[in-house]
Amino acid sequence: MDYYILANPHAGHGHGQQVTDKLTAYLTQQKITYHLFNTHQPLDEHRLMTDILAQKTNNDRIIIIGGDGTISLAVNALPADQAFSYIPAGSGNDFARGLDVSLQDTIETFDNIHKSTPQTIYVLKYESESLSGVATNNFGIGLDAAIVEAANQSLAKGLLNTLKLGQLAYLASTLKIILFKKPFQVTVNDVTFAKTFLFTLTKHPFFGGGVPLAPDANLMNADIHLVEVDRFHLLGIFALIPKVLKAKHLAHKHVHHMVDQAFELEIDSDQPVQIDGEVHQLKAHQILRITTEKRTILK
Ligand SMILES: Nc1ncnc2c1ncn2[C@@H]1O[C@H](COP(=O)(O)OP(=O)(O)OP(=O)(O)O)[C@@H](O)[C@H]1O
Repeated sequence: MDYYILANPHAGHGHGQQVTDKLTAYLTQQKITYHLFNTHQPLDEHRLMTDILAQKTNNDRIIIIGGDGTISLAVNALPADQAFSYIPAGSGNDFARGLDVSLQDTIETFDNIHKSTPQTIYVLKYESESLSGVATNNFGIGLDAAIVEAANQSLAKGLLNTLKLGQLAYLASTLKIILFKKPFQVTVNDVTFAKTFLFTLTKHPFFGGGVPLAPDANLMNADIHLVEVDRFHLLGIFALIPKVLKAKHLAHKHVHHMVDQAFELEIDSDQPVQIDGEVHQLKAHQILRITTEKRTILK
């Protein structure tokens, strides 16, 4: 049994390289055969996964090393019947938190993978006229998508990143969106929310680097958790933030939490959506269906 490793050395500001070095040194020491496929540029994951699938036999295993973006791209390139393992090396690592794998100990994570048996997890599957795929983290419409979009587009970002102030650009755009983002209407499984501010679907609890948005969500079952927050007065929204951080927000009167195994929804205005941190656009009145897809993991 060989290991085929797809690694993003740039994940976590270079942590991907450190994790890969640590793992490959250990595999060499343990006399375990591996084949390393490093990404060399953004969106290399699909090409590398295709190469891996062409070379591996049924006895071989796949390990993905990287952050939330890497795991999302890699899983989208992997047919649903192929098992995979994951060693986190990103900054946010929400999927790893959801899977409950160690964020620190690469060797312990590998040892667990090496002796594990296949388990089924459920990831989000989304389909609309213009968007389709699976999401390993979350599918968000509105606030979170606008924040990611604004942070990516921020003219200041390049300069601020050079000055190592990227966090500041992110904070500034977040504040601007919280102050000015207009609400939208969404109808989901026959329920209408007239003034939606945040609308996120997830299969595991975490969002934005460990924020417990849907504390009871679990990758091991087919339940999808929807968390909707209304646009209400600004002081209330700011007061809600510490409640979200402490996972005490779901009882709030402007927060709605629905759990179902399938959602069908429609929005009344074009909105940015974020799918595992990548921004896309969802057109008004396009039907979006969210279900789950079974995947096999060794962890
Ligand atoms: N060699 C590379 N150089 C630059 N970007 C890369 C490279 N390989 C992959 N990428 C891109 O990096 C992004 C994924 O980064 P990833 O999300 O895994 O790390 P992160 O942002 O540090 O972690 P997290 O999302 O957990 O905070 C993807 O868009 C991917 O295509």
